[in-house]
Amino acid sequence: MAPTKYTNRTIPKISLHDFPSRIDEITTQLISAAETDGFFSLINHEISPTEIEHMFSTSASFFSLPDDIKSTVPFSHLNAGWEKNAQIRPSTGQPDRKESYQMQFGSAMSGSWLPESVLPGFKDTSLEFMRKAQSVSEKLMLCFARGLGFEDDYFVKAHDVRRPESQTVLRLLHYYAVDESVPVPEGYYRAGAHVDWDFVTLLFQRPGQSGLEICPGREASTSFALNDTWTKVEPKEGEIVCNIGDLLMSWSDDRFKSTFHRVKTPFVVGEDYFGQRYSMAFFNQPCTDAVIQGPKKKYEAVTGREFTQKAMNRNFAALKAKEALESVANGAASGAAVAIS
Ligand SMILES: O=C(O)CCC(=O)C(=O)O
Ligand SMILES: [Fe+2]
Repeated sequence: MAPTKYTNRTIPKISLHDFPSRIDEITTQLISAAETDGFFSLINHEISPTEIEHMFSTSASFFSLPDDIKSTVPFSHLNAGWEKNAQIRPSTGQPDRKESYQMQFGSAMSGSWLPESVLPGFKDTSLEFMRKAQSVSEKLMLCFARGLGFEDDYFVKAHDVRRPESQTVLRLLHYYAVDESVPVPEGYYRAGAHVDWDFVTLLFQRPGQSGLEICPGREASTSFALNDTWTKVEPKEGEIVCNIGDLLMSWSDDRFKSTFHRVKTPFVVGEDYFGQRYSMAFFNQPCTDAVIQGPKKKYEAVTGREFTQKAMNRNFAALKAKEALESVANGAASGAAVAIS
């Protein structure tokens, strides 16, 4: 693996305590973080460490099921369901070595929940956790709306998870343990460098299971920030790490920055974390019929469905281009897989 350059960047820590009386102060802090690094962490956000850990153990109970059960709810074109080693990142051209399961609130989940008898309580626990993550997200949406000069409820309405048009996702992630006694195989990535294509992502990490690294988008000088300077983001109990996605970048006429991030493949014995890693990413996606356009109208208006489709297609096109090059070089076609954000 090529050596990575690191620097310590301070990630702003924003407290949501007494939210109603502190909206303007929090808005100022959020806008400043969004305009610079595109990354910040939240504390005092009303999801307790116990609730987060409970969802992590619920996630572990899902991933510990046999593959032939999980494969009954496969990843669908509606961005829901289970995949294993099938998310190819354009930055690496390789599948992330992980499994993930994506859940949504509405109709996109039909056929993508396991029966109650297989995993009792799983659906209810997950939906309850998702509603809590939604409630935290709505606070951020109010502040971002105010910061951009929209009505307070403008983004909340566009991301209404009670509507069947909702596309918001909770992705449970499980990265496998890596054997530290043998060199990591070439091309093995936990999660290759990428930006998310949602509005804002809430990332839940488990203390002790490190690996997340960021490189603020505006500092990236190479296409996937591969030779740039990265910063490790250590998991801290109760903190939610947030990053701006491409959707909010576009909706703010590029004022707010979406940020490259990745999960490091461990290879430095004694320093990196080699154990299995669980994380959860709550992707705030627009309703399919939401109309997306920034206050300065820098970009043409598009619907939530168009934005999502374009983002998925872009990743897929990058993957196909890479595959075409490789198949010319190898004289053989390589296997296809789903490319998602
Ligand atoms: O697992 C992590 O910490 C990051 C996951 C992530 O960035 C993603 O799934 O988009
Ligand atoms: Fe991500």
